[in-house]
Amino acid sequence: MSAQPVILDVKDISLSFGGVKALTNISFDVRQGEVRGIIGPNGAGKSSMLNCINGVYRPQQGEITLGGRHFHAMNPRQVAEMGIARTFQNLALFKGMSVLDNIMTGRNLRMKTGLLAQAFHWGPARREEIAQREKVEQIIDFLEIQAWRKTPVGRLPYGLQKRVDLGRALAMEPQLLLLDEPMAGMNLEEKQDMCRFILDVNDEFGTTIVLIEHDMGVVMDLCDRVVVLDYGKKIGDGTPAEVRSNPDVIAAYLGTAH
Ligand SMILES: Nc1ncnc2c1ncn2[C@@H]1O[C@H](COP(=O)(O)OP(=O)(O)OP(=O)(O)O)[C@@H](O)[C@H]1O
Repeated sequence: MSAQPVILDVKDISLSFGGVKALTNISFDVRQGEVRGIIGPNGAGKSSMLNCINGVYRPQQGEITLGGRHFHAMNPRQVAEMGIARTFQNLALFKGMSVLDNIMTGRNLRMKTGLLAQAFHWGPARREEIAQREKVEQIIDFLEIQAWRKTPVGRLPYGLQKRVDLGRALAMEPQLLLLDEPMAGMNLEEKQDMCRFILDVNDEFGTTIVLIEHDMGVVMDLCDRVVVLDYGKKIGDGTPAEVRSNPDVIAAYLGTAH
C-alpha cells in the first residue's frame, strides 16, 4: 500500500464556526486505492473534515491537494468534476422517486447532451439515455437491488436506502468516494452487507475510499489506515493496529460512551 501515490493531501486545515474550533491544524494524506478511515467521538470534527474536502465548508487556514492541484477551498461542482463523490449521514435521496431514477441522478454530470435535447428525447439524447441507463443497471446488479428497481425509495427499509445512496454516488464513477457514517443506524446484518459492498467497490473498481465511522470495530475491519480526531485535533494516524494501541486514542474513546 505504501508504494501507491498520494491522491489527496490535506495540509494544516483549520476551521472555526464563530468561537467553536471544529478543526485545528489537521494534516493527513490518502493514497490511491486505499480505504482510509476518519474516526473520533461525537463532535470530534469528522463531518467538518469531509465537508472541507468536498467543498461544502471553506477552511480559514490550510490547503488541500487533489490529483496534484492545490486548493485553499473548492466548490462542490468542481469537486464532483474532479471525481469525488460522497454519501451522506442523513440520506439525500428523492424519497418519492424510484431506486432507478435516484441512481440516475448520479449520472447527470456525465450527461453530454443539453437539458432541452433530453427533455424532448431528441436522437443523440435518446441514445445517450440508453447508454446511461445501462451503467445504472450495472450498478443496480452490483448492489443486488434488482428487486426494488421501480420501488419508490421512501418505501424501502433504511439499510436498503443507504445502499441506494451508495449507488447514486457510484453512478458518478468517482476516483475518490467519501462515505459519511455508511453504517449508522443499521442492524447487524445490514452493517455486514454494507461492509462487503464497500470492500467490493474498493476491490473491483479500484475506488479510493475515505470513510467516517463512529464504530471502532467497523473501521478496524475495513480500513488500511485511520486518522483519529478528538475535539478538532488529530490524536492518531496509522494502521488500525497502531491507532488501537495509541494511548491518546484509548483515552479519547474511554472518555466517551462509544
Ligand atoms: N455548521 C456549523 N455551525 C456551527 N458549528 C458547527 C457546524 N458544523 C459543526 N459544528 C461544530 O463543530 C464541531 C465538530 O462537529 P462535526 O459535526 O464536524 O463533528 P463529528 O465528529 O462529525 O460529530 P458526529 O460524530 O456527532 O457527527 C462541533 O462542536 C460542532 O458543534
